[in-house]
Amino acid sequence: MASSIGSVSGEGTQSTSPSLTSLAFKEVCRQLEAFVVGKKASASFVCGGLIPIDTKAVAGSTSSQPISVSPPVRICWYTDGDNISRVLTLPLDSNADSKSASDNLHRLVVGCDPASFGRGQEDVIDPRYRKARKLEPRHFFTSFHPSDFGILQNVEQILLPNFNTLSQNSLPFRKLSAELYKLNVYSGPSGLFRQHVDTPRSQSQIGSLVVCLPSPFKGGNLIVQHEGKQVTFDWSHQSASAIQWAAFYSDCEHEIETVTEGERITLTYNLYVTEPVGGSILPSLIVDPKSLSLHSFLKELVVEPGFMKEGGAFGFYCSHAYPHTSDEAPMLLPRALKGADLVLYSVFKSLGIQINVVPVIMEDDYKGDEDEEDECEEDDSEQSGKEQVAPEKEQGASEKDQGASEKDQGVSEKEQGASEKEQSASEKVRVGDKLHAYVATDMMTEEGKSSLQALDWAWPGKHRPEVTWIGSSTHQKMALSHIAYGNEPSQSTVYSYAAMIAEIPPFLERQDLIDA
Ligand SMILES: O=C(O)CCC(=O)C(=O)O
Ligand SMILES: [Fe+2]
Repeated sequence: MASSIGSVSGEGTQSTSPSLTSLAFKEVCRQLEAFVVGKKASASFVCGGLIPIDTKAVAGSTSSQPISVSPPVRICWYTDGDNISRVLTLPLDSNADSKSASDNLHRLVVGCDPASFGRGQEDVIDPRYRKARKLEPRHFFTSFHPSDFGILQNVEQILLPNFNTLSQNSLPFRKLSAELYKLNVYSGPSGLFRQHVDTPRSQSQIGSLVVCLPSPFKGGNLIVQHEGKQVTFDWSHQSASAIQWAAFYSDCEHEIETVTEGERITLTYNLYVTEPVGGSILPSLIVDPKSLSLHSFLKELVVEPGFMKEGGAFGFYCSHAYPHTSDEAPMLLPRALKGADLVLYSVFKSLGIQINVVPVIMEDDYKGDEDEEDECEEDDSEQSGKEQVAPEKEQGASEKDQGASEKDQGVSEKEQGASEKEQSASEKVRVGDKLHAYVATDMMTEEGKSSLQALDWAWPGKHRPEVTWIGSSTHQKMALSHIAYGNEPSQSTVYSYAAMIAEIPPFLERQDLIDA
């Protein structure tokens, strides 16, 4: 984790003209940080809901409106072995021959394959970590679709709100699309999935949706976490009679506690951020950034002549993880910003203040320090080229579902514990000029020179002492690999954080913003 209120150099640019005193400027930074922390605490990272089953309802509603109850859900599947397709209706029909209905459920369970998960670059089956079964979408189809029940609209409102006003379009309208990923069965008495993060299937994946089908079970709580906050979904009580769902951002850790009885049957979907086709589709929820207290706070600052009189900049580390060093990063960000990051970005935009998402590198991590280099070498010794996945430092968090060895991930992430990387206010931050793909270079740094030399050569960025850094950072991605010269030349890797830099114009140039 990097510094809080890293430096107060923003005020330094004002030293020749009336300016906020050093103390007042520190207080401004403290308050701004409190806003950011508050936003992180209140921003949503997960949402969920319930759709009761009406056993008399029939599939195929003619209404264009989302429907609020669901008919029983049909699953039609076949297994490679016998090539026979079968149909199961959930909840099991209490009027039908209960033996044949439960036989059918049993057939579905045994027709599924053991579910794997990604560990490092491998896809593994380890029942101590994940005890579940799965069906691939090519082996089944279902009468259930999340858009029939307005689930995607609900998720959009919470996880992908549009912070636009009619006059200021801070981001193009964004929509969610859902792609069916798997059917999973977690069976009592021991089905579970320990804490993990889903590996995004593509760079535009923003989250996951889990839909729990009506089938009775006990236990099996889904627990979702982000930055110390956690939300628990206990679906057991209504498991027999309702469809229950949860959606969360892809970088949220989550787990399924042990299913002690019954069958917990879920459909999982990957959620992608897209721009709606056709400009006339209005989003269902538009948040006006001007209604947020951070907006008033910043507006009061920019009208203050003594505040950054000659101009300056604030830097904020993103609180969510993004594929910010992937090929698609420039196209994806800021469009795929999540939660508190999205709020911050939109508020600055609505004030007419330029704000950009950029990569940043903490130089102190790499400064000519041979031990540091050795550590990197060790990390990366097995890696070559762009498809590498950095070994994770934290076992629990590193376990990835959906095949963490995904070849499309391209770049890897190294999470840092908060206390692990507390950094001083004087630390040097190298700010990238723009988002760009991970750089793999075979340039050799000279003996005794650190990764900083490779950065000078191959990573477009510079020092920006005028930036006042607010908050702390958590998510790193591989930014650059190079060959470090030594007795044995070896590969070293530099990691970057995603950050947002808000450029505050000089007082005389902010009149337009003030009048707006
Ligand atoms: O079934 C659930 O509640 C979550 C499933 C899950 O985490 C996964 O499939 O990756
Ligand atoms: Fe998962």
